[in-house]
Amino acid sequence: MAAPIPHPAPRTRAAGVRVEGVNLSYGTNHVLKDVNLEIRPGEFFAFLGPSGCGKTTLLRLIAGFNQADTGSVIVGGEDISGLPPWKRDVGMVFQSYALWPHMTVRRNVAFGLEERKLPRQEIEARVERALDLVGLRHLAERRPSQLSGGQQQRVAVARTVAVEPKVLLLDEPLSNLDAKMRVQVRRELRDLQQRLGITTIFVTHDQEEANTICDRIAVMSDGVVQQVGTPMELYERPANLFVANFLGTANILEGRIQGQGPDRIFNIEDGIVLPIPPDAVVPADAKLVFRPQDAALDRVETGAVPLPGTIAHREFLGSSVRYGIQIGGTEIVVDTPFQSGNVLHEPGRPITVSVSPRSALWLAS
Ligand SMILES: Nc1ncnc2c1ncn2[C@@H]1O[C@H](COP(=O)(O)OP(=O)(O)OP(=O)(O)O)[C@@H](O)[C@H]1O
Repeated sequence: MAAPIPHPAPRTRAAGVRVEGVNLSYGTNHVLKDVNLEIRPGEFFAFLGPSGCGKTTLLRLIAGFNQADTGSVIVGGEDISGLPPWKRDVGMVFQSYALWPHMTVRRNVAFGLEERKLPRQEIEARVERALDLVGLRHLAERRPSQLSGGQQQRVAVARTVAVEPKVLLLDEPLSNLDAKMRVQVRRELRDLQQRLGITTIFVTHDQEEANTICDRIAVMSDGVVQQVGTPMELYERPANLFVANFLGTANILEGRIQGQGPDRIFNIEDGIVLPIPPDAVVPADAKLVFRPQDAALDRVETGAVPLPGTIAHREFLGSSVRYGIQIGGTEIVVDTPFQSGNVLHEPGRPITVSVSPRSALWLAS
């Protein structure tokens, strides 16, 4: 159970963040390419993408540690692009936590407030409040080396929220924690963010982390924002192959579009052909994409045309069974729910795969 909070939660001034037309290069390396984003006041927002795609560079740009070649950062309606980090009212928690090793937890949390020359009573009240918020008051006299990774992370968060910034930036804050702690601390972070109502931007390369705690996500690749949406929107309606692949497992079938209007077909290989639903919007170089759980085996989904395949292999996953199925020259995966007593399909067996038009995505390369 969460510890009672004796002090009122800090007054928050949730502000929206707008990134407009940002380009940034390191020498000849064009790292951020025309980035435009609108993050709402009070939103928990993630920058998600593979290593090197520019997430940290974008976060540091909002914090004021990087300068853009073009474009602006606007917080709460104010263009802060020209301000140094300490004048931005934006708090950043670094991946390494960057705690002072020789100071106690209490002094670490107080440090930023002392730098701001706040009155002593105000500092004490804010430190107690921040320590209560992260449940660390009982460890206030310890030094960082006497804390677990998760506790250090909470000190880093307490130190940042104590200055009551308009926006909280978190750079892979869970990456130094073991798998079990990560799950616990990410819930704590979400809970804290909800209580504070503070606009928060979270950088991660871990889709599960982003999906479980964030309201919306910007998926990035190679310095470009590929898509912005809620976790479910991105999973169900990815804008392109990169997003489909990055969020969960996606089956991709290549083929050629032939015919016109209602007679359009998707020719996967000789003899393996699907009609394209008349209302489907299909780019010229489209591939057919579907999730492993969105296909039926040896059963025809409404409005679907079954594809002939052969079971290549099978994995028992407990609550489901994952089949690898060869369709022409492509291997796809299909997940079927497992219940005690189910008869499983054997490798080598011919089988039909049916994808309902509702679940089929036609995505450009
Ligand atoms: N200070 C710098 N000087 C030169 N190049 C840099 C600098 N910082 C980052 N880069 C380069 O910019 C690109 C984006 O780096 P960035 O750290 O923003 O990526 P990232 O998505 O946060 O990756 P990771 O998840 O590995 O931290 C990379 O190619 C990186 O090598």
